[in-house]
Amino acid sequence: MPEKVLELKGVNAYYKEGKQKKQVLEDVSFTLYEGEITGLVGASGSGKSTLCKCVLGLLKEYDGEIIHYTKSPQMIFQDPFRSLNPKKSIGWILEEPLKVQGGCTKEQRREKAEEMLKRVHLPVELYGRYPRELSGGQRQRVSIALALITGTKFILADEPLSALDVTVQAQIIALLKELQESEKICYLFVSHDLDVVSMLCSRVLFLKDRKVKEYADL
Ligand SMILES: Nc1ncnc2c1ncn2[C@@H]1O[C@H](COP(=O)(O)OP(=O)(O)OP(=O)(O)O)[C@@H](O)[C@H]1O
Repeated sequence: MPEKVLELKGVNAYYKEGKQKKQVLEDVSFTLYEGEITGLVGASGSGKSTLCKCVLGLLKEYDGEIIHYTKSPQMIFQDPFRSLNPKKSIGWILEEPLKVQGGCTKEQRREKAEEMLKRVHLPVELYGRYPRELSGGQRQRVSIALALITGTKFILADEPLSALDVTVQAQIIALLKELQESEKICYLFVSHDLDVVSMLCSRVLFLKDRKVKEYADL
């Protein structure tokens, strides 16, 4: 049986509207496991971002239980150009979380950054380059390397393919699947695109009317 990564039990989430509370999620329960890609779909305004904010600990107005069995997730965003600091080199960007975490020498940080570039199939020469010098697909590979560099096994991906053209999308899908299999990474993959979700995910959480319905074995 695969290890649990995240469990939600009976989660209700709210936003304050003046003196009132507006409920956005109602009795949401599900479990994510290592090495599994789960889609999170639903119409605009159905509560996908709210659910992600709860999981990331950014929204405190909820009740129910959210249990993390591993380190909290790292995010990959829709637009890697905006999520990567344009003033810093790729090497600097990749090493930053290691600096914050501590415990690595300068040489070890560089070695890890270069190893991560190789793991996402980027040439190590990109170490000294800047985000603007990379293609959209290369930038998204850097975002994936950045998410994984501190050893997290849980990635929350918010529409990570929608800014890419179809060929590049297919390459990133192949990379995400490869990492899922080789490193048992667990993804919660937020998307509007049901084709992409059915290609990538084994399970889907469908948000509607504040509730989650789960569809297994796509
Ligand atoms: N900060 C906030 N204060 C009050 N209401 C909010 C806030 N953020 C979101 N909402 C409301 O909560 C509901 C869910 O919004 P949410 O952003 O989670 O939906 P979503 O599924 O992520 O939408 P989209 O696909 O458009 O990003 C919507 O009705 C939205 O208007």
